[in-house]
Amino acid sequence: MEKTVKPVKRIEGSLRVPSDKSVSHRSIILPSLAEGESVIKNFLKAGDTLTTLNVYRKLGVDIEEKDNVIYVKGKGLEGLKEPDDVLDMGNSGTTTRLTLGVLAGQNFFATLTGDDSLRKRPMKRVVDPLSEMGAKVDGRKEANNLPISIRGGKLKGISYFNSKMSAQVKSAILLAGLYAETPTEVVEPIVSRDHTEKMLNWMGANIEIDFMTDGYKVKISKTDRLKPIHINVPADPSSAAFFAAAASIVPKSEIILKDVMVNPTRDGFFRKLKEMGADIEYKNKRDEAGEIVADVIVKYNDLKGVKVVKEEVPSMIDELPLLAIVATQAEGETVITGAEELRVKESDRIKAIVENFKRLNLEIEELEDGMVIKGKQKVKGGVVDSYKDHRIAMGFAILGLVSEDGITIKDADCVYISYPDFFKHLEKVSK
Ligand SMILES: O=C(O)C1=C[C@@H](OP(=O)(O)O)[C@@H](O)[C@H](O)C1
Ligand SMILES: C=C(OP(=O)(O)O)C(=O)O
Repeated sequence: MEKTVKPVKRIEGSLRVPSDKSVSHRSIILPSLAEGESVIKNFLKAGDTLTTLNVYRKLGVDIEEKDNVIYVKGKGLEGLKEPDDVLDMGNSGTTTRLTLGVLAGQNFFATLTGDDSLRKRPMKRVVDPLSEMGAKVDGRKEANNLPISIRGGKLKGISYFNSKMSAQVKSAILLAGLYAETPTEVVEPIVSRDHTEKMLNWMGANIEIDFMTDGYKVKISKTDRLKPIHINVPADPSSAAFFAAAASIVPKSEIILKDVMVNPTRDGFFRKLKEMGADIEYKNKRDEAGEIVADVIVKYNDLKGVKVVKEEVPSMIDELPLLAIVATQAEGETVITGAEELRVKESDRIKAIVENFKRLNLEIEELEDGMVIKGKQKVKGGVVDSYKDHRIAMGFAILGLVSEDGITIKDADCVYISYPDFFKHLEKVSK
């Protein structure tokens, strides 16, 4: 499906964007290992999270939906069953890497595959530590690429330095650590999204979280049982970011984004936008089942270029392509560095931004680990490729709002991965 986004006069209104993708994945995976029934309200029904739900059904977990509430009847740490067939991980890196961590602890065999994009993404980052813990893993390209097969079993703990600051790697190791005979430790130079360890803590895992002066450490030890939980998933800051960006670059705009999770490991984009001069406010800040939630109010304001450095990347990793798009409308240059991880997402997101900018005659310099974007550029419009990557499709839709003739996005239906109603919501707030 192709989609064209035309210029608008302003962005105005109020939205509750879909629920958080990271928390939704974890609200199936962790309760599947609990003893008893967990209740999940506001679960995100989108491509990636429905993949997780189907995978855990294939692993023998009874997951039901009634009146928009998901009930996960946990099987206990040892209760999953060997799947009858290859598990399809679709487009989802999170499902794959976290599930490899879970399967490392199971005494059975499973094979995982995925779509064209997922089969290119690096898995050695989890295969290596899980193999060191004792899982038997093999796969394509020396076990770096799906299909990958795994036979779990008796594990020992490891001490792991998470140099890529990847929450998926941290989570995979912590999940395997629930089963290891000796303690497991993950140390990070900068804390990556912390939903897994927070949820494990609420569920009674044997876990210690330590904010050190020069980093962050999580220690997990063998756990006999996890308690079921009740979760109300807040709105996804990564989805809200598109509308915060839109209101920041279209003159006279004002938008209210309701119930957004503003966990400090996730709200880096809002903070960076503020540093650029955006008028952003968190109202009605509250604690909802352990997560900080707020209504985010964004009004149009003049923006200036900024720098993004490595230490800032984890809290805004999925929003960096969008930041590059916003930067075209700011006064002065924006320099993004330390973001080489963008090259191994659903697409090579640095290349996707650079090639699409060239198609639109916009100035950008490609760096190995980032981009340099010229400010105050006039966007005439044209046709871009989403590379079947949801974040790229939605990012260029936002740029279309400030173009002269509109931007047409190829393969725009990929927004289904995280935000099925994206174009409907965009229409609703476009005036
Ligand atoms: O743990 C998670 O839910 C995620 C972690 C991040 O990936 P990495 O762990 O590869 O940085 C992020 O890009 C992805 O969208 C979701
Ligand atoms: C990178 C993403 O997801 P995943 O790694 O789960 O495919 C994303 O949603 O931007």
